[in-house]
Amino acid sequence: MGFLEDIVRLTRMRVEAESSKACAGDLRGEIIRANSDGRLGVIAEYKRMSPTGAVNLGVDPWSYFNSLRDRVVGFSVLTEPIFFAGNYLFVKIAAATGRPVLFKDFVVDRRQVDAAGELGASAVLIIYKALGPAERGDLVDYAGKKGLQVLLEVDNAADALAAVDEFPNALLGINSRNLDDLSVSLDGVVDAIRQVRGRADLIIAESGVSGRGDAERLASAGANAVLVGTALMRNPSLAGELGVRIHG
Ligand SMILES: O=C(O)c1ccccc1NCC(=O)[C@H](O)[C@H](O)COP(=O)(O)O
Repeated sequence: MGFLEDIVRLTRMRVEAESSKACAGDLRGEIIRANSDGRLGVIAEYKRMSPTGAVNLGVDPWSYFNSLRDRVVGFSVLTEPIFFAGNYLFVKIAAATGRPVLFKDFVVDRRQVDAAGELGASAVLIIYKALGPAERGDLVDYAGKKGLQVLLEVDNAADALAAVDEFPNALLGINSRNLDDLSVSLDGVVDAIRQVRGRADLIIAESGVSGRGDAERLASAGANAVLVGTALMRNPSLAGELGVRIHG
C-alpha cells in the first residue's frame, strides 16, 4: 500500500473517530473482575514519545488499541502534546473499543476533566504532588461529580500513605518513575505497595514493567494492576504474559 492510500484510509478512520461518542467503561470494575479471576489487571498505555525520546511513532492508535482490546482491563492514553506527542483524539479512538480509558495528562484544571468526560474516558489521572491540597481536593471532587474515576498517582511511600488517607475512594497509582529526576525504580514501588496495601481501594503499579518477572514481583507485593507503556508500545504481544496469577 502506498503512502497516499494509507493516509486516506487513516483519515477516513480519523474523521469517523472525531464524530463518534462512546460511553465510558468502568476501569475499577474491570480491575476487580480480573483480580476475582485470579489475574493481575493490565492497563496498556498509548505513549508515542516521552521526555526521554521517541517510544514508537510507527504504531497508529487503531492498530494498538484493537490488537490489545481483549487482553487488557483498559487503556491509558497520554494526551499531552509537547513531551508525549499525545492527542485528545486518541482517547476517543481508545474509548470506541468499549474498554475503559484513563485520560493520562497533567491535569491541573477542571476543563481537562470536562474534556476527559466528553471524549469518553472512564478515569482521569491526578498527580498527587503536582497540586496543593485545595486544588487536588477540588479536582478529585469535581471528577467524581462528573462521573469519572480518579487515578491518584504518587511516586513514594509517604505520599501513598497520605493519599489513601486523604482520598480513600480513589484508585492509587504508584509510579516507579520519579517525576522530578525521571529515574525508575521498581524497588521503590514494591516498598510503597507493601506499606499501603490493605489501606488502598486498588493499587496500580505504573512504569518500568518490562516483562513477566516485573509483573510477578509487583503482583506478589500486592498490586491489583500494572500500567505498561513502553514495553507494550514496542511489543504488544507481551500483554499475554503480564496478566500473571495473583494470590488471595
Ligand atoms: O514516560 C516517561 O518518560 C515520563 C517522564 C516524565 C513524566 C511522566 C512520564 N511517563 C508517564 C508515565 O507514568 C508512564 O508513561 C507510564 O507509567 C508507563 O510507563 P512505562 O511502561 O515505563 O513506559
